[in-house]
Amino acid sequence: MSIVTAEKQQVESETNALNTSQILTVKDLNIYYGENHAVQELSLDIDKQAVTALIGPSGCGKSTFLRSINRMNDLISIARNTGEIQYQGLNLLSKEVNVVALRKEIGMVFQRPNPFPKSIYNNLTHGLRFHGIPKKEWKERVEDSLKKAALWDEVKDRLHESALSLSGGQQQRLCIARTLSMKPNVLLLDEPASALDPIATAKIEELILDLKKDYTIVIVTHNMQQASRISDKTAFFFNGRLIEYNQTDKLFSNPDEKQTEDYISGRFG
Ligand SMILES: Nc1ncnc2c1ncn2[C@@H]1O[C@H](COP(=O)(O)OP(=O)(O)OP(=O)(O)O)[C@@H](O)[C@H]1O
Repeated sequence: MSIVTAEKQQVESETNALNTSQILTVKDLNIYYGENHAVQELSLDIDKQAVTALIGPSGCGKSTFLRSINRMNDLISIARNTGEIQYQGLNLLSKEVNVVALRKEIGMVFQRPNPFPKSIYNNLTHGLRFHGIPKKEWKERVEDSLKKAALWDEVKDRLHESALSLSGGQQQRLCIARTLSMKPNVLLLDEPASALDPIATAKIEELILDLKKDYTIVIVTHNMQQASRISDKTAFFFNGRLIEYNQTDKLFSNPDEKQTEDYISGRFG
């Protein structure tokens, strides 16, 4: 199932042929909740097979932007948007997008681990069944995604036990595996380690660094040390606006904007 309509296939293949280093191009994006203008005139490019961190104080629009990339804001009745998010020659915000197929290709992992109250194995096969993946592929997909999520060794002998018997960190890696089982291109992570202890957090960070070999990762984090440890580029948001978007090393050591400097040095937020 393609995320684009047949007429768009030609554009898609032409764009792929360009093979640019950017996978997503955001142009003049505005997102509103009723009267609240939560994301304002946002334009930025997201690099392929890299980690992009979104930082900024609470309520600045990070999660709203992240959720717009795979159309999770569609679920919020008062949310509306203008502008474009270009991906493979298609504006992801357009009506032509098959949202179910889009979420398979651009998967999301949330702040709190949210495994289904089912076995570890069935957590992974749930989506495979839903998307009509042939049953003969399931075993391999389950094993492969658990290995990619660095969880296989810990669960291979207990695949039929409840996912709820796993620790919080293991549950979050299972949720990452569940997303990977759909063979996505992009992973959207909304503060994936904020509910975890330092050891589980370190494992998630290690995993993110490993996954960027194969996937594009966009992560919202409140933790500036985490952003500086794992991301290639960082976008700093304030009051719904993108203040600075830079290489992570540069943004944290020698930011271009005074507001960025004030935020990273703890003067506000
Ligand atoms: N479901 C929603 N309905 C209405 N308004 C919302 C909704 N979600 C977010 N908002 C509003 O949009 C603005 C941006 O919120 P958002 O959650 O995107 O910020 P954030 O930077 O991710 O914050 P945090 O770091 O606290 O998660 C805020 O004013 C918030 O109140």
